[in-house]
Amino acid sequence: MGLLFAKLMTVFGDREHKVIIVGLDNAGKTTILYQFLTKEAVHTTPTIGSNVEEINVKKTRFLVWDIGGQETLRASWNTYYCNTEIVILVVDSTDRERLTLTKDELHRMLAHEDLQNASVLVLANKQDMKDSMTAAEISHSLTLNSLTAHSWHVQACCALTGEGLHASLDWMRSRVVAN
Ligand SMILES: Nc1nc2c(ncn2[C@@H]2O[C@H](COP(=O)(O)OP(=O)(O)OP(=O)(O)O)[C@@H](O)[C@H]2O)c(=O)[nH]1
Ligand SMILES: [Mg+2]
Repeated sequence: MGLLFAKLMTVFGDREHKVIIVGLDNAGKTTILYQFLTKEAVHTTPTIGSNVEEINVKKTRFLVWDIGGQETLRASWNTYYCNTEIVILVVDSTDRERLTLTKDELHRMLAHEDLQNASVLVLANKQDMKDSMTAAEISHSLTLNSLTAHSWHVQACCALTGEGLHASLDWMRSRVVAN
């Protein structure tokens, strides 16, 4: 039975792992989703609702939901939480003014019962901009150290070139393979 199961797993692969990408409008969420998928920077318009794509990383399958970040859309983020294993929070590293707002959204979100077992990946995006904050500064401002109930990781990246995104996918895979 064990052998048969192992064989079936090889043929059909592992189950899909649900990921949601959240963050304020203009953070770069949609650009990141399609950089994950196509390894290219695509032209985007503000997302109304969501985009969803399957991303494969060394036979691990992620179903990735990119959710619109405009203020009016944030109230419905919670409709995507059920069964989420990884939350990707994208931050525009040049947007100092709205970092407190991002922090409040993050901590409010993680208090939701459907996200109690989710791991958190913070992407400090737009590192190509010369006035961007570092991953360490963003980590400090978001008080990530206070997240004791969730496994978390912060990664600097640039969605236009894809820099930092390969490492992000590796971390995501390590979370679901370990679980
Ligand atoms: N310079 C720079 N621009 C970026 C980067 N990532 C995204 N952008 C730009 O930022 C803008 C917003 O990107 P989107 O991916 O549409 O942002 P979003 O988070 O999906 O926004 P909403 O759908 O409104 O929530 C676009 O003009 C992107 O080209 C980056 O790493 N560097
Ligand atoms: Mg978008």
